[in-house]
Amino acid sequence: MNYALQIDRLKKNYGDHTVLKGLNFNVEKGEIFALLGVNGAGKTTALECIEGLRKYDGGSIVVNGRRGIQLQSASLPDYIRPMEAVRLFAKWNKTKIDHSMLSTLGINELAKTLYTDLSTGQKRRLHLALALIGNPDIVFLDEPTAGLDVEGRISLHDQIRKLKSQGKTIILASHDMAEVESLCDRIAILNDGNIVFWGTVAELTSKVGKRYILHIKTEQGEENFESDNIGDTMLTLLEDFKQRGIAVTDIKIDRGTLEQHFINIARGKSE
Ligand SMILES: Nc1ncnc2c1ncn2[C@@H]1O[C@H](COP(=O)(O)OP(=O)(O)OP(=O)(O)O)[C@@H](O)[C@H]1O
Repeated sequence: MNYALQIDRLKKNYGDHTVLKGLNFNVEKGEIFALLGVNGAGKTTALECIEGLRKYDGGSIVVNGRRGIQLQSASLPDYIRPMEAVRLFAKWNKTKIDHSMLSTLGINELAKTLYTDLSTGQKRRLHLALALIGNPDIVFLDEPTAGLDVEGRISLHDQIRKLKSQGKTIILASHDMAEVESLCDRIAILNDGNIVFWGTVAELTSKVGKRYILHIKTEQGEENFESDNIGDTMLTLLEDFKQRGIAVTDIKIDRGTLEQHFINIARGKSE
C-alpha cells in the first residue's frame, strides 16, 4: 500500500496525563483524511506530533513526503501584510512564489491589507496559501472551516478538493460531521486516547444505516432507546411497559444520524 502516513503505537503524555495511549492508523497517498473526536480528545496533540511540532513519548511516525502545515489563527503578527508573509515563507522554504496558487486562493487581492484587518475567511485562505508555499505532498489543516460562513466553507472545501485532484494528501482535524461527510475519504475517531473507529465514511454511514433511536412517551415522561433491531426492541419494550403497568402515549422512531453515531462512538458507547 502507498501510504503518506504510518502511525504506530503513538503515545503522548503531558506530565502524568496520558493523552495518546498508542494510536495506530495509516493514511493513503492522495486521500482526504480526518481525525475526529470531542473537545480534548487529543486531535491537535496528535496532529502536532505528526507535523513534527511536538515531541512524543512512544511509538513511531513515518511521513512519506513534504509536509505543509496550516497555521492556527493568531500565528502571524497583526501588522504584517499577506504578501510580506508570502515572501517570508517562500524565503524560508527556498522556493519561488507560485502566483497561480495565490490567485486561486484570492491572496493577490488582499496584498495591501494588514493581517489584523483580514476577515476570518481571508485569514484562513492566507494560512492555506502559506501552507502550500513549499509545494507540499501532505497538507495538515486543523479545523479549517471553524468560524467561516457558508460561502467561506464552500469555497475552502472546493480548494481542498482541488488539492486532492493535484495528488496531495490532506489531513485535517474537525468537529464538523457535515464537512467530513462531504470531503473525506477516510476518518479516524479518537476517544480517551485511543482510535475507536478507523475506516471510510461509507463504512461509518453503513453502520448508522442500521441504527435507530426509539422515543417512547409514557405518562411518566419520555425515554429514548437505541437499537439495531427496531422490531424486537419495540416488542420487548412495550411488553416491559405493559408488565410495569405504565401506559405508552406516543412512539417515535428516528434513524440515527452519522453525527449521532459518531458522538456515541467518541463518547465510548459500544457500537
Ligand atoms: N501543552 C499542553 N500541556 C498540558 N496539557 C495539554 C497541552 N495541550 C493539550 N493538553 C491537554 O491534552 C488533552 C488533549 O488536548 P488537544 O488540544 O490535543 O485535544 P483536541 O481534541 O484537539 O481538543 P479541541 O477539539 O478542543 O481542540 C486535553 O485534556 C488538553 O487539556
